[in-house]
Amino acid sequence: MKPINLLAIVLGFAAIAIFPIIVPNPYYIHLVETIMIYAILLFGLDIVVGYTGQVSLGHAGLFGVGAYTAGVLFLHFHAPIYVTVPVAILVTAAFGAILALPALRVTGPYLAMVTLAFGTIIQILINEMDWLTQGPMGLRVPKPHLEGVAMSDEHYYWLVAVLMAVAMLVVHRILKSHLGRAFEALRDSPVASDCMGVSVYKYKVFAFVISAGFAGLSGSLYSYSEQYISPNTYNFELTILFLLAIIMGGRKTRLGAVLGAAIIVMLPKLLDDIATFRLVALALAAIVAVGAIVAVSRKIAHPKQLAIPVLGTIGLAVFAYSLKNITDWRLTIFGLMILLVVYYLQDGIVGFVKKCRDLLRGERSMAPAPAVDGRDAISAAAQGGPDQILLAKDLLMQFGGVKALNQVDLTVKRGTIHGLIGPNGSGKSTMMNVLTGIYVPTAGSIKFVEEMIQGKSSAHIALGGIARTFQNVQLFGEMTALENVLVGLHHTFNSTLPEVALRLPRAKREEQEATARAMNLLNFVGLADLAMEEARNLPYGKQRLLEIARALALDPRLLLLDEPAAGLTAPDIKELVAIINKVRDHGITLILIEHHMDMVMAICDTVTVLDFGQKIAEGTPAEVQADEKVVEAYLGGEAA
Ligand SMILES: Nc1ncnc2c1ncn2[C@@H]1O[C@H](COP(=O)(O)OP(=O)(O)OP(=O)(O)O)[C@@H](O)[C@H]1O
Repeated sequence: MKPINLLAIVLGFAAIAIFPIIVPNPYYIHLVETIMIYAILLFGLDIVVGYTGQVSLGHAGLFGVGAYTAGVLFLHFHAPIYVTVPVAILVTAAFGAILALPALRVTGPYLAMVTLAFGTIIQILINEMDWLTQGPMGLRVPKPHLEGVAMSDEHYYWLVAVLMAVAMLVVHRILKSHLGRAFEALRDSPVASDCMGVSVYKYKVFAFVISAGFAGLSGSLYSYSEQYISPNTYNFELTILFLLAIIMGGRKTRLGAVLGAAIIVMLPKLLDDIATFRLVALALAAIVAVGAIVAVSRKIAHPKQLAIPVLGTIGLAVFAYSLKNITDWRLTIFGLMILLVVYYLQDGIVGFVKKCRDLLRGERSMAPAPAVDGRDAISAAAQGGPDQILLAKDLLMQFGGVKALNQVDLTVKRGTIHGLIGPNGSGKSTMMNVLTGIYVPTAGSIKFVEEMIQGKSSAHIALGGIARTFQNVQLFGEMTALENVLVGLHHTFNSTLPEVALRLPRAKREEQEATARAMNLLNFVGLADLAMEEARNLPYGKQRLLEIARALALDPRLLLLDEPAAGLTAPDIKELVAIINKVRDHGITLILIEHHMDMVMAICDTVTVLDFGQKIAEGTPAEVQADEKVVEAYLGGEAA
């Protein structure tokens, strides 16, 4: 972490710590306490929304489960806080698992729908189960007792502040670890994640369960903070407010979560009083106007782009001063402000401020890349095994009436480069997808080394030693080049969640070793200088090389390259050929799909030709080139 960021965090927490002393008003102490409690929930919700890209509409329900677990344990057993809070975390995480396990099996909006139903059911259950929860009457939870004495408001505030700091640190460590990278990768490209051995399903569920645990912690602290809980607090509106807090504060930032929490707690209160609202509206209009003038004068933005936010905020300020009474307008104004943020600050307030800072500095702040230690990036794991490393027999892949693969046999010899060519639509990519478990073949068998892999999951096949690149590059765009390769190295991590949260020696060591290895892999493909650049910002040719480095991180025995030279310039192709030869020299077997015939003929040992899903020829490049069927089906077609 940069010293300036660390200093800001220390100062922030110092300000939080002395707040009750400077402002000894119980109302404001409670307000800041609520912001901190919501922030804990938002740290967790951001893992699901910001990192894995899922939408949960059930976090108010989970918050309620946490609050009621603490409340019920106190009501029925007089359990102390050091029992109620951990139990609330575990119970809420268990609810999260029950929700996520079936809902995340399928893709699409199912999680949103299931969590929406869950939120409603939880409210009904709390209402109906009077024997446990005292139903609509709600229940009282006094401030926790420590050694027989009830905590004062200030002491409880400090306890919440400490727990928020711990929650922030734990979430930060999780997200900067191999677990966080897995969460982010599966959002950017689920198919590539699975093919890197990172099971999308497993990590989506894991993210949701962790997030539920934080909702449990937050809910249990809320029950002591409010000292009275009732079912109607945990409603759909609260869920929407939580989501808005993430969007307004900014995805993928802890500061954004705190800011988001502050907005959803403070904004409704600011809108209660017309004088405060006028002040806020005026300040907002002034900030936006000054910002727009700076942006236009520095040619960062076009006046047209800024017209609506500037006129909108000025309009809001004029409206504020023309209003006599704010009560009837509160919700409308709240809604308008949200719309403005959602439309114009898509990365949230923190994302927007960061962007402005980078633009004003004229460059993006990039951390320095770790050193390349020059050790061989490719492990010896690829060497050895049977002579015929891959044996596919009678492969049939049918899509409705289309037979994309029709009784195809494919034998690949260890240590060779095996070309797979054919006209467009002949079934080459389908073959790749079948070999990597993306498609389950309709019939036929695939033996890889000693294992039959047909029907196995992509993650299983990847971990078994088959890595691949994609015809349409499938990088994790928002992650750096280094992080992309680290996702490929996910299989080298064994540290568990507690080890990551506590930064125990194994977690630290694995991270250091993987980072050094990833840098060597980047160096292997000539990308060490671009290690800290986001993958989406790399030139196309470099993106293809990065995909190869990421695939090599899996320590594959067999590497499948799907049109690696597509869209590359002549010098890039030369570089690519050199890298492919280097990979083969390390004992890794390759299957290469390519339309660049010169390249195929120059580097392949064996070539298989497909046409309309059938194998029409196989042999050395020279044999295949001389084959009449090939000339007719493919080379002839191209010549014509
Ligand atoms: N998921 C799918 N659903 C339906 N049809 C598919 C699917 N995937 C591939 N096909 C069909 O299977 C046939 C083979 O396609 P495939 O993409 O494997 O060809 P290809 O040789 O890789 O072509 P190209 O060189 O253009 O990438 C095509 O007719 C294609 O339309």
